[in-house]
Amino acid sequence: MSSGNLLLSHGRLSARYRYSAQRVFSLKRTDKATFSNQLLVSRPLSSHIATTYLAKERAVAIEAVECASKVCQSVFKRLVAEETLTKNDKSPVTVADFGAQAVVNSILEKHFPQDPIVGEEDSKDLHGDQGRALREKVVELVNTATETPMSSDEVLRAIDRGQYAGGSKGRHWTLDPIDGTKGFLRGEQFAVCLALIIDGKVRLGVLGCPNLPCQMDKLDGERGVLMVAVEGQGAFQRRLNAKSSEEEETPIHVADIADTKEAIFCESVESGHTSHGDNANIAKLLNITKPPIRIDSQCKYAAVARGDADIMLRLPTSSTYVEKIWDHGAGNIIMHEAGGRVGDINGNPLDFSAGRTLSANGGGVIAASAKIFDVVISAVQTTLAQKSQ
Ligand SMILES: Nc1ncnc2c1ncn2[C@@H]1O[C@H](COP(=O)(O)O)[C@@H](OP(=O)(O)O)[C@H]1O
Ligand SMILES: [Mg+2]
Ligand SMILES: [Mg+2]
Ligand SMILES: [Mg+2]
Repeated sequence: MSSGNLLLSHGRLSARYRYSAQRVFSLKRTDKATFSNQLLVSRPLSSHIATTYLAKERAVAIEAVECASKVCQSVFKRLVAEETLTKNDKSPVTVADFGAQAVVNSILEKHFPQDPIVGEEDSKDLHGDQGRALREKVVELVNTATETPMSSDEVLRAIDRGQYAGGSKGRHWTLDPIDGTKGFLRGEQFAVCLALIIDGKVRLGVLGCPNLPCQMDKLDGERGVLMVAVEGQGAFQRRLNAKSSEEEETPIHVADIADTKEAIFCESVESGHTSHGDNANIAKLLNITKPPIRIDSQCKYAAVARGDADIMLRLPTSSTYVEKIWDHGAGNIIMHEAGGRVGDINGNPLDFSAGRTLSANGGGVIAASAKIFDVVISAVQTTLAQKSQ
């Protein structure tokens, strides 16, 4: 497989995107002011937990996401990296999807038995004789990760706790056990995404990003990042699966740019999930000269939230696709708490109160630092208006 480096220089900032032999995304951006600011304040998790709003939910969500991330990584090591796959075989990601959803849902059930869950997956493909082979693999996988062994029925039931319809009243979780399934199979970026919605608003989000570099100035250093945000408490990054329970958290913030011509934008790797052409036209209107960085999954939100990139563009590829709440819940609050804004193509905030999808929104998702968000939305509107002429 080919590898290459792309080195970009643009005055105040420099960004370097390196595609290793495995084509795993990593990047470096030197922005002394922003980065040293990020490193200044860090505090142990335990001091954060004691008194704050949603403290228990935060700790449980981190535990669940870390556990599911381990499940996904073990599947990747056993099934994908061992090259036992035929080219279009999607079964490892399927096993990991179901396994991770069962693990997260059973941890949530243990601590918050009353809370319903809107999860991406359901167990219908795992039933009966037809589903036996897959079911057995999933049950085996789940039992490598849980303290108390789970029967086949318990695993199926745990997966199906994710069937809640969502809505505007009360509280529920939303889970994407693997977001960026295509990235997962390529050994690139994917994320385990969990968010808590109360009365239609996301209040807590956790993103487990096993392949994301921990530090943007250490390209070949450690990978595996967990991002967490609670409403009103800021957004933080910590190492994923850290050994110590006293893991230090570092506050994250969007980059402080005033002019979009300095911006780096990011978009999905998959042209079916975002219109690369529309995104490029928007970038032109914003005088952006750097090529986009392409990343799978909600790791895009993570990259913008910690200042590795400035704008996330997800322009619809079809008028019929409706975005799902589990694809944006965790990323949405992490961006907000990091000083960013998120909206649809009209700039309206994402509405998580409409059920399992973002059907109350106008399509697409745009995220950027609050300072430049309105300018980005104007460029989106201009591009879409030109297209419809
Ligand atoms: N036509 C479409 N437009 C936008 N998103 C789509 C899409 N078809 C599938 N998706 C979603 O895009 C997600 C991945 O986004 P990205 O390309 O940014 O990594 C998928 O999540 P899963 O991988 O969890 O299924 C899937 O839900
Ligand atoms: Mg997804
Ligand atoms: Mg998924
Ligand atoms: Mg999917």
